[in-house]
Amino acid sequence: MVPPLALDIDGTLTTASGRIDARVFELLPDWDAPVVLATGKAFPYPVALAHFLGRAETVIAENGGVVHVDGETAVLGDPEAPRAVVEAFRERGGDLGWGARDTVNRWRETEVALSLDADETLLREVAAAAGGDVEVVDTGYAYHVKSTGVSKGRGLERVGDALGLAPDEFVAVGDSENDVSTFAVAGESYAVANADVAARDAADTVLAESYMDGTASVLEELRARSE
Ligand SMILES: O=C(O)COP(=O)(O)O
Ligand SMILES: [Mg+2]
Repeated sequence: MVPPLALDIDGTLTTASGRIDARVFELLPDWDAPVVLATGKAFPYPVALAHFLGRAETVIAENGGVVHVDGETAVLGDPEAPRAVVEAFRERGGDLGWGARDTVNRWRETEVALSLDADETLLREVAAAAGGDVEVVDTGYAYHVKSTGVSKGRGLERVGDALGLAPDEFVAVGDSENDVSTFAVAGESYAVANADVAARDAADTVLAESYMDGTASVLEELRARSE
């Protein structure tokens, strides 16, 4: 039997240019165990991906702020403090960096994401002044202002509970700081070669290959192991 998977999306199931790698559509539809898409992106993105993979919509979105499993959605993060931080950031002249039509935050329920072009120094200063309940996470794709109480790892524990699986039955693959909590609870963890230092340090194994090359190599190895 292949193991259940907890897969990050950006940097892990994508190409270097940010597209979903076509191998995702070959390897995941028939994976014979639960597949959890665990992402910093807003809820509709992983739901859409799961849907078009023909899989159960088992997702962790917004870095653990929203979890959907077994047809039930749990909104776990509190948006109030993150939104207040971003409001204060704006008052001090900060710009989220997405332009006028911001689809990045349009469906975001528990946190706020800023472009990597945003003023990181100002953002971190404002977030630090807000106290310990809010943190800034740099995924390499965006800065996320989120409450410290939620994480992908806690989301995976919740998904595991619903599915009758212990978190350490999952194999996790990821590429950044927001995957560290997943790696901490999964039984086996892999950082793709493009991963940031935090993910590399937290992973059991750092892969030689980047992006979906790395992820595909893990999936092939897991499949071979199960035969
Ligand atoms: O939305 C982001 O910033 C990163 O998304 P990811 O967690 O799927 O890599
Ligand atoms: Mg990622």
